[in-house]
Amino acid sequence: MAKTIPVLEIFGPTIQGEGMVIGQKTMFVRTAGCDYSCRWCDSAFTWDGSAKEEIRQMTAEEVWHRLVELGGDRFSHVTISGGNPALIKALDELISLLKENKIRVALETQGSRWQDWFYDIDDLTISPKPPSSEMNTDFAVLDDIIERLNKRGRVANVSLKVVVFDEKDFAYAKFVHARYPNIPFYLQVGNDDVTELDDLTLRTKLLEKLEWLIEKTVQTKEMNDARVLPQLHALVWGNKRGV
Ligand SMILES: C[S@@+](CC[C@H](N)C(=O)[O-])C[C@H]1O[C@@H](n2cnc3c(N)ncnc32)[C@H](O)[C@@H]1O
Ligand SMILES: Nc1nc2[nH]cc(C(=O)O)c2c(=O)[nH]1
Ligand code: SF4
Ligand SMILES: [Mg+2]
Repeated sequence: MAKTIPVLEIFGPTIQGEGMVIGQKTMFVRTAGCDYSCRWCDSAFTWDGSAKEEIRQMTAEEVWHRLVELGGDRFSHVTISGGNPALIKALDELISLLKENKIRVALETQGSRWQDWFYDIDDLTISPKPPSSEMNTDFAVLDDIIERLNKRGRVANVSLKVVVFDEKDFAYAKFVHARYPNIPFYLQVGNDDVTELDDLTLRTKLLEKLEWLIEKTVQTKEMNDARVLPQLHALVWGNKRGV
């Protein structure tokens, strides 16, 4: 029997709003379930039970079929996010199927679990969580993940992305960047208002925070090689789901 994946939503084509391939046209597959519960998670519906009726157990073939139904021939890139997709061993079949169809594959995870299929991801974003999330990073696990990827020469396919809300988060980001100096490093503006419905209010706040984060970065020598980015999708579409 084919393995199944708990899928919460499939959407696109849209653009990747964050990190190493920001702006890339992509489809999204969002899996259900997370081993974390970040205080400010903008996708809490994947793990807090509020969207549990929407979870579908899907085979890789079914996911592919839905992607083609939505995107036709207007995509060449798929981003897998969650929740934490690294909880799902069975994603190996979907990743293989996407590659057979000449689709580049990106994946977002927090770096709390390893999967052997990490080696097959074209754009792997690892986003360890700063103090404001109220989660604790297990650096033994993160060290192991980065070491395995380094040993296989996957540096060009990996990045670290730390969301920053405040000074303590910025200090954490410095620590992470210094610990893994050869991995491309991104700072991302934190969105404090994940329930704000007024796009103009949200945009203004996010741009003010972006200015603050840029100013911190330019003043900090340890961040000479860092890249600062907003969540582009939040600036364009606000807190809407499925964009
Ligand atoms: C929803 S998470 C899913 C993937 C994985 N669990 C993770 O956290 O990396 C996708 C990305 O959104 C970021 N994110 C979540 N909530 C956010 C918020 N309120 N503001 C800015 N980024 C946020 C996460 O840090 C992560 O980089
Ligand atoms: N456009 C867009 N870009 C994104 N980058 C990361 C996302 C995520 O929720 O993982 C995301 C998302 O939900 N939408
Ligand atoms: S690790 Fe990612 S999906 Fe899980 S709670 Fe944190 S931000 Fe949300
Ligand atoms: Mg998101």
